[in-house]
Amino acid sequence: NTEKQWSLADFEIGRPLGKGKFGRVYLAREAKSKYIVALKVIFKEQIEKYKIHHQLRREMEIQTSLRHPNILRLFGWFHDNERIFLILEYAHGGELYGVLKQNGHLTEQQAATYIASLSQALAYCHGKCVIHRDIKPENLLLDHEGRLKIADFGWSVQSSNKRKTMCGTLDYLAPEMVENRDHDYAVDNWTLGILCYEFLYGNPPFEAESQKDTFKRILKIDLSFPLTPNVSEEAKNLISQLLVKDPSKRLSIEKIMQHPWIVKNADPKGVCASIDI
Ligand SMILES: COc1ccc(/C=N/Nc2[nH]nc(C)c2C(=O)Nc2cccc(NC(C)=O)c2)cc1
Repeated sequence: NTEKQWSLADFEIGRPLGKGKFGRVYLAREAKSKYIVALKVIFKEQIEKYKIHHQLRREMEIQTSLRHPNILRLFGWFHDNERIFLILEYAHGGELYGVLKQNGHLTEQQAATYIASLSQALAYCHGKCVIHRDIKPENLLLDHEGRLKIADFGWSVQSSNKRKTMCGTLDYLAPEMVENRDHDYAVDNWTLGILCYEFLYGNPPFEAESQKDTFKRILKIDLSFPLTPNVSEEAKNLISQLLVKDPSKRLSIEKIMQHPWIVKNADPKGVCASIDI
């Protein structure tokens, strides 16, 4: 087995990047190569307590096998008596969620660029029979050039800026998920619609005071477009073709990439020069 056996001694630990339910993420540097990484520390007692062995193993196997410019790399992992350490790609820009909240909403160019990047990453995942990447703005990171990286392991790292719809938010769940029916690739297409709306308006479309009300709004496809900020008809057209109850009627990923709004607004290099990170 050519895999290098890593240990904590191989790394110099830097500042904490954020903390999560299962542990923290630290900036770290591999001692020999000086290569900068993010080290995610998960406490074994938390894994026992929340019974997430299989989820963790499955997510790590998936994440290790994925190689795509818009998916955060998992380079390797190691453990000691009480902790598991994940050696992750470092994305200098941090959570897209922070940028979204800072700016209120994104420009159509930024939103289209990120939807195009997400679509390419999802097309790659679907090609490898990986679905439902549980994509939420907290799980989307930006690298130093503003390139989007899907960073989810199935449990996101709750950043310091507490999100009011913290953990367990229904906002991103497709109807078939909310109704706990079996779901397929099309749930990811639904999520792209949710994210496109949130990028352009600043909040997800079916947000409500209670989870029950969000549940009802999702099942009713209770979608409305505010008058401000001003959003183009093409953008609304794309969102309306994704937030469709029948999974088989949602726009395919290929069709998303060919949609006029994406073709017109997305930066082909996937980086948003205009994003100040
Ligand atoms: C608080 O301000 C921050 C600004 C930028 C960062 C960059 N994080 N970059 C990462 N690269 N690979 C991984 C994994 C991470 C990561 O988990 N970042 C992270 C974790 C928890 C919270 C946050 N918060 C924010 C605001 O980005 C970022 C982290 C924190």
